[in-house]
Amino acid sequence: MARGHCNWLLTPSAMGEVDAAAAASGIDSYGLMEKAGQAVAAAVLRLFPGAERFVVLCGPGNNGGDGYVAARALHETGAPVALFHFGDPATLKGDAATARSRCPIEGAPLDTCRPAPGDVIVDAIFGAGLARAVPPAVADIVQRVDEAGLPVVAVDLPSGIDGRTGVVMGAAFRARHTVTFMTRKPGHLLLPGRMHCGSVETFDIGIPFRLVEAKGERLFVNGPEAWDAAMPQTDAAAHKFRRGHLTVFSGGAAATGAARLAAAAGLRAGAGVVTVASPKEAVAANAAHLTAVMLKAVETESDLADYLHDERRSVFVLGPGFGVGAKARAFVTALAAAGRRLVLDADGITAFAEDPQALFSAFADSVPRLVLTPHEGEFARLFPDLAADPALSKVDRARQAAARANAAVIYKGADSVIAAPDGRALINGNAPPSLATAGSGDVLAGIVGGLLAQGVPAFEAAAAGVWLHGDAAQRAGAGLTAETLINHIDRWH
Ligand SMILES: NC(=O)C1=CN([C@@H]2O[C@H](COP(=O)(O)OP(=O)(O)OC[C@H]3O[C@@H](n4cnc5c(N)ncnc54)[C@H](OP(=O)(O)O)[C@@H]3O)[C@@H](O)[C@H]2O)[C@@H](O)CC1
Ligand SMILES: [K+]
Repeated sequence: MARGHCNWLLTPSAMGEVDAAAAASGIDSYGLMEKAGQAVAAAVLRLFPGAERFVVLCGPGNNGGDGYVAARALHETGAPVALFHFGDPATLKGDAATARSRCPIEGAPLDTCRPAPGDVIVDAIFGAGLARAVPPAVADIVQRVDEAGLPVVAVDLPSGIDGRTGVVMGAAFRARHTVTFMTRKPGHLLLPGRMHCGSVETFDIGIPFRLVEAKGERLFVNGPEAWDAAMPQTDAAAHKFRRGHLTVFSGGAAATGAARLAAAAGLRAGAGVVTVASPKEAVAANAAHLTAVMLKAVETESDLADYLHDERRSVFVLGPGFGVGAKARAFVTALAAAGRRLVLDADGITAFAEDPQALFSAFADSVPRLVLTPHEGEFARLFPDLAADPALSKVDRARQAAARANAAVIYKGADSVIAAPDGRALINGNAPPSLATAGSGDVLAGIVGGLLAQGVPAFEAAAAGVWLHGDAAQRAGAGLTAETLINHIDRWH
């Protein structure tokens, strides 16, 4: 992974360890708080130069400490500042107590705060240390600020958002802008947290990067840094079979469109040859619509065995429109036994709902050669215990699923998480809402298959596939359909 902070993600507890390591290495911790608070004040002034009053809400920990620094910095510019505290400020400790002692503004209890038009709210109640649902006094001010429609700038995280999971703990501010420090946290990207953050600014308060790196959790924002090195290189002379052969299984005569979308996407993503393998009854329907994509009748297990005699047929997509049942299970088992690489999507995933272990066992033996692409409902069918465990974040779930299945897992959603069996994980952030359209998942499965066909390892193919899918959607614009989406898929090199 590339150096630099911008794609790193740390959970709040890891950030706390970084903080402690910085202090242990001799860095003045109050100096860090001072920089954090100053950065917040600068952002507030930049974004809201016309504010009539800045209302700074300070909590009982270091997030509140940042708030006292910001309040002082705003006050020093001559701006009107009001300060309200949650809890007894006399009990503040350490750096937060220092920050308060240097702040000339007399605060008042939070429940006396009456937001008014023209106010800009600086939310420094809870950040990384939020440990449970917010108390009623905080839920109450969240509601009043929301009702008044006032802009909020959040310090580190909007109070009420769990930085590890992105979950709303009872109630949470909806910020216009969030200033966080050193790295973003998973809660800035995972839903619903992302919806509460507004724009997110990551400010470097001066902790050396080696300390961040030392506490890194192999969790990043999905982007080219994570997979660029594994992508196929352009080679104008490459024979088409050297760019790999992707096969997409079609459903029956009434369900052929999904496979064709996946096949077309695989071709756009750079596979050298793409074949739709179709039941006999659907050959005519497929033939009527395919040009660059080849077509082959593969109906029975024996047909599949014949088809697999050609070793170049190495990568498969099974699921889109395929139907749920014994045939899906038998085909998957045969592909696994033949050492093939597989993107298992949609119906292909649901086919194993009764016996997920059969799927996991079939691919347990080797370097990961299975990519699973479940959305929320499909994930719960394969991993019901993980889906039901409220203590797990979406990242935790995807990681544990990947390890159990020995697969790269794309846990889909507006905040797709991609995980590898070895614990690497990425949160995707480039998917526009327009991607939630019919056939979009088929296109993703095809892109990933197209990358696998070119020899990209499972995790990198999954991650690059998700990113290229989002990138294509951005270029396709708001009115995209699955077909126009395909036309915007770019080969990476
Ligand atoms: N990382 C860095 O490098 C730097 C980090 N900095 C800043 O530090 C922040 C983290 O500070 P933090 O650890 O003190 O946690 P914070 O969010 O202030 O909350 C803890 C307090 O809230 C309380 N509390 C929690 N939940 C509650 C609830 N539901 N209801 C009621 N109370 C609740 C909790 O009480 P307790 O759970 O102990 O009873 C405790 O008193 C971080 O977000 C960033 O802004 C910067 O200064 C620069 C350097
Ligand atoms: K906050």
